[in-house]
Amino acid sequence: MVIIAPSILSADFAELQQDIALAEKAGAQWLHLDIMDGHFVPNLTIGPVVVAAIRTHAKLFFDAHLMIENPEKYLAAFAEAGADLICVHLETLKDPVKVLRQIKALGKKAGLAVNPDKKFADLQPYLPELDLALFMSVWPGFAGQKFIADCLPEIAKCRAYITDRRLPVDIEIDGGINRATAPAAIDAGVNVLVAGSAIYKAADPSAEIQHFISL
Ligand SMILES: O=C(CO)[C@@H](O)[C@H](O)COP(=O)(O)O
Repeated sequence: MVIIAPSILSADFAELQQDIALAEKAGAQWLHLDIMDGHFVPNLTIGPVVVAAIRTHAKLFFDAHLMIENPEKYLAAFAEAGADLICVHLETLKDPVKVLRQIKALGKKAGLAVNPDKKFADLQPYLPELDLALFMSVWPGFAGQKFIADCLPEIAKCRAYITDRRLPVDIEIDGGINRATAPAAIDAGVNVLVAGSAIYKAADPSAEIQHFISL
């Protein structure tokens, strides 16, 4: 079954509690937290203070996507704030295994994200350390961008690899996911869909969440 992770980047930040409650009530299991530092990506969003504040209002599984440089400095803060999974970008890491093990040592699930120009082979050495592999289908930084399909063959390779070896790793896709693009992502082997503008900019966000859950 597909997991839908609404991305709060497209939510109304003045009504965050309400938009998160909407996702929970519509049946979403995860919430995708877009953490941006203005260095790794050209945008700034939220930090652990906001994550801790929304944690008190939501039971959803918190999927914290750290689009930040030096993520190792902030792992403990996001863990303490209530993230359930902490996903770091391969592009930001000198020693990925060390950082992934630090996340696990904090009692959290560990994810590794790759930008759209990366191949499955770039991520494959780290799969034994991972709970989640995140393939970006846009360049990280902003919601509402056009889906980049180049990641689909890489996702298919990843799905085949983890199925053959029975690795307990989720495959997530993030960027440009909507009613038109989600089926191809699922066909390629994705089981966690992140969607931002397709949900929160829709006339009926709950109906969009329920549509993704039904795929
Ligand atoms: O991390 C990011 C963008 O960097 C995403 O999570 C976007 O927020 C997804 O938004 P849509 O592409 O679905 O509108």
